[in-house]
Amino acid sequence: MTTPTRIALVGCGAIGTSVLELLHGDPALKVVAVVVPADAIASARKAAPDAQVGSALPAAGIDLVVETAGHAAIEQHVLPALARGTPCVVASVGALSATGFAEKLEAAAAAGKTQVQLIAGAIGAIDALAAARIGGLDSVRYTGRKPPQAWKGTPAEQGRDLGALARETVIFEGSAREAALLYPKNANVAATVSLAGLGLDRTMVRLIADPATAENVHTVEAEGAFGSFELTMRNKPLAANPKTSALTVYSAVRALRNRVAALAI
Ligand SMILES: NC(=O)C1=CN([C@@H]2O[C@H](COP(=O)(O)OP(=O)(O)OC[C@H]3O[C@@H](n4cnc5c(N)ncnc54)[C@H](OP(=O)(O)O)[C@@H]3O)[C@@H](O)[C@H]2O)C=CC1
Ligand SMILES: O=C([O-])CC(=O)C(=O)O
Repeated sequence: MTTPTRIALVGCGAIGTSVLELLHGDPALKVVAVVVPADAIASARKAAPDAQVGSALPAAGIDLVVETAGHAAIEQHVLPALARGTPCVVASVGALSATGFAEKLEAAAAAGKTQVQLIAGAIGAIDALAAARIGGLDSVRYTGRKPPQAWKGTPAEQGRDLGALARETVIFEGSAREAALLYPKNANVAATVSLAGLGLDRTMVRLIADPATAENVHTVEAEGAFGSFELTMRNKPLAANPKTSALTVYSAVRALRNRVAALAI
């Protein structure tokens, strides 16, 4: 019997809990540790009764770190893990929008002779976009449309009552860098699209609160030497967090399975 890859899961909220459920009983991937803020340890123990639960990564016995926690967790847990030589899979891609942070992540991975993998998350066609970049891209536009409740607790609330919106409202227009910094829990996709394509400053982003939709709708329009494409994803949100699409969970699990599969797709 092969030994399973020992995973430390950082963050045990809507995505983390679902990842735990999907990996339960997997012979090749075992979550042996869960890292959460101190006040969330008791609930994480219930979600992962067989794992070591704490607010720091174990010093040894981890083959792979998976982040499903939020931007701050990358600085706190992912950077040191990379520097120690542990590969990391990251969901909070928007963290790379902070000036110099992508370089910091790369430097930590290089120092540890390992790799940090950014998941595609709630968006598709990242493979096509990253391939198209090699031939040269002329423009990439991303539009994120979510129900008003998904924008609660964000700058979208400034000067408007989200609950009273009668029609679709553009709450942000600007670069992917600004979007990811202003909406850290809602614009990771903007950062992912830009990192795969034209970069954080040249990728144009529109974010929309739309009372007529119950889905998280992501649209990418790209043009370049390859030709062009338009992609629209109509994602179902997770019941535990309306900001987050269920596809993000499946994308994380796919990334993990591909790391151990003999044939990866
Ligand atoms: N790439 C993509 O397409 C997407 C990426 N995301 C990213 O994934 C993140 C998680 O999403 P989701 O699960 O829905 O969010 P939740 O808020 O449901 O869960 C986040 C969990 O992480 C915990 N947490 C927060 N900070 C830390 C930390 N420093 N160390 C360890 N744990 C921490 C939280 O604990 P507590 O509640 O106690 O604070 C909470 O349990 C989002 O913040 C976003 O950055 C989300 C959607 C799409
Ligand atoms: O899950 C989604 O639909 C997208 C999301 O929150 C993000 O980009 O941060």
